[in-house]
Amino acid sequence: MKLQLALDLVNIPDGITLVKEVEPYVDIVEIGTPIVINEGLHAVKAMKEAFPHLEVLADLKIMDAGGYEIMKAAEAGADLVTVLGAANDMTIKGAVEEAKKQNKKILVDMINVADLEKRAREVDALGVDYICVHTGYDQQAAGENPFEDLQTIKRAVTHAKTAIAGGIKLETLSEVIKANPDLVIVGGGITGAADKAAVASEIQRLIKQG
Ligand SMILES: O=C([C@H](O)CO)[C@H](O)[C@H](O)COP(=O)(O)O
Repeated sequence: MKLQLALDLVNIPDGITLVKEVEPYVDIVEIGTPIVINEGLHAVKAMKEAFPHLEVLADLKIMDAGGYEIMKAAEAGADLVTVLGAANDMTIKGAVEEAKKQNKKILVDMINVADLEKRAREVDALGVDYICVHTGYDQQAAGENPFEDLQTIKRAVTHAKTAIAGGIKLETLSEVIKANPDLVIVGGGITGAADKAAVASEIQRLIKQG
């Protein structure tokens, strides 16, 4: 089980300072969609240059032009890129094809997919690397969480690795670990903590313990 730190509400210098604090405890650093909107793919390039030993995920949430957008993210140095599960199969296929060419990985974000089990089976058959259940900020604000969704995709997915995101905190981590995803994505649960290194270290310890 790997740990991904999601950076969403910071600029590039503050993001780099934050990663320095928690660097030993995380496997993947996510350049979140709000950062890509604010700063562009330069943020991916800057993070990869600052931490070449960490994997960097570009959270582009691709919905169209899969091949082209993967190519651009790869040029910026992304190791993994997100594509939406709600996208057309042709978009996901184009993304997978380009990612294979570039030796990169695709994480499919299932945010707001209505029939999760059915779509997870379909997306799994397209050869993606990760399928991720995700309760977005707006749904989190309405009290939703991704825990049951993880169990749903665990039943459906046979090839891809599974991932979970959306409001995960140290206090709720045990519920996530029980369902045994391959990747746990934590944003505010680390970035909003007073002692980020202590929280990240404890999350990593619990994840490794399984
Ligand atoms: O993908 C995300 C969100 O849609 C904003 O772009 C977040 O990175 C993801 O939800 C993880 O962050 P937390 O919910 O704060 O853990």
